[in-house]
Amino acid sequence: MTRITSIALRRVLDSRGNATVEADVLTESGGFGRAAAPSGASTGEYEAVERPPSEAIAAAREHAVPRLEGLYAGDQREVDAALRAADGTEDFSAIGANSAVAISMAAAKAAADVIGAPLYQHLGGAFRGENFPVPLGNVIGGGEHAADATDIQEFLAAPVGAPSVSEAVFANAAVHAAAASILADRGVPAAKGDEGALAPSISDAEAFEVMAEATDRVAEEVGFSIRFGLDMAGAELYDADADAYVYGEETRSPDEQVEYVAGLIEEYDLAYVEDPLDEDDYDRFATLTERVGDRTLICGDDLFVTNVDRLEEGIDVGAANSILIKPNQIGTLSQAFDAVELATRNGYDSVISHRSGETEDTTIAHLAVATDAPYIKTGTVGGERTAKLNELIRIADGAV
Ligand SMILES: C=C(OP(=O)(O)O)C(=O)O
Ligand SMILES: [Mg+2]
Repeated sequence: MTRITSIALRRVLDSRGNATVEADVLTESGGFGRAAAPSGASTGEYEAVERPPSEAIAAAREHAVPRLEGLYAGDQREVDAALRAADGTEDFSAIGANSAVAISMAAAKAAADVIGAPLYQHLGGAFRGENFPVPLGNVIGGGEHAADATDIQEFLAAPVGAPSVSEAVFANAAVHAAAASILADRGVPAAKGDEGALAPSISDAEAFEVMAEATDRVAEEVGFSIRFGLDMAGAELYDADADAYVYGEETRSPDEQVEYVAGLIEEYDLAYVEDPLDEDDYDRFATLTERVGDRTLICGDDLFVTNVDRLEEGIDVGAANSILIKPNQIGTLSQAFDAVELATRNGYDSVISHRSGETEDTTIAHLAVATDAPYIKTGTVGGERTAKLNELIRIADGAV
């Protein structure tokens, strides 16, 4: 029933106006799945390789599609193994991780369609947990996502006390609105960055003040705890030649960076810090986690790149206590699931994540629910972000 009869690939627009790969998978009983690859701007050095979409499509049509037709979409591992075999490299540099992830996700949707189940149910099975992820919402940002804004890439609202996913989603939107109004009161104009976060030309120190005020204000209104966190995108701040983290005119040595981050966690009671250090600095990740890991999440994004080998290395030395999961960093849903499973077995929290370049695809909302992930990071406002947030609300409402 789920035997794949055809796969169509095309170029569609992403939220930055760039081309990306969309895949349609059709099965012999009429099951249909469609998915599109997201795309990063602050990409990790060890990510699977995204090829220019037209090249990725041509290569996948030649090497992957003939192998996949005739396989069962319901057997996700077989589909994903065929994608890897068709590619033949370790990093999807032949067919492109963008073609691979679009096909992998579209196959899962086609299989779910055949059995008439929502995607999260197909992926998670009958005995998946009943929890919903806490959405981490990008409220103020800069770095690689906006010019002339903060040095730290993302200041994220974390509505950890929200009684439901819907209340959490609305709380993040309220924090975004509160931050916009605080900036307006200060006379600071704020455009938006790639993920819909406010991108004012202010210092990181001022952004901390605005976030503290906005989260406190909204927490008081809604009556539950809202903390905040960061994606520092440390690899982007780190200058290897100078062996220093560069914040505009200011620099910090790697040891000073550890002190700085530990101090911020203490001062602002941060719930979450992603990539506080460079992607090769497992040792200082471990030092920081040892110091503050009992009260905050230290998350590896560029550090782990959703890769079980890199995660294994991190687990061995105690680097971080959570992992960002981006399916396109590794290329298939099966490998993303493997990373979540390894993380969970070792007490690491998974944070299922969007990319800065997104489409209206909602797969990651289903992936978060299917894996019982405690967190999802998928923006706050903007259609390609609310597509996932609204899908979470619908799943919680039993409307999907
Ligand atoms: C979502 C992120 O940005 P990008 O997609 O640009 O890597 C991130 O760094 O976590
Ligand atoms: Mg990141």
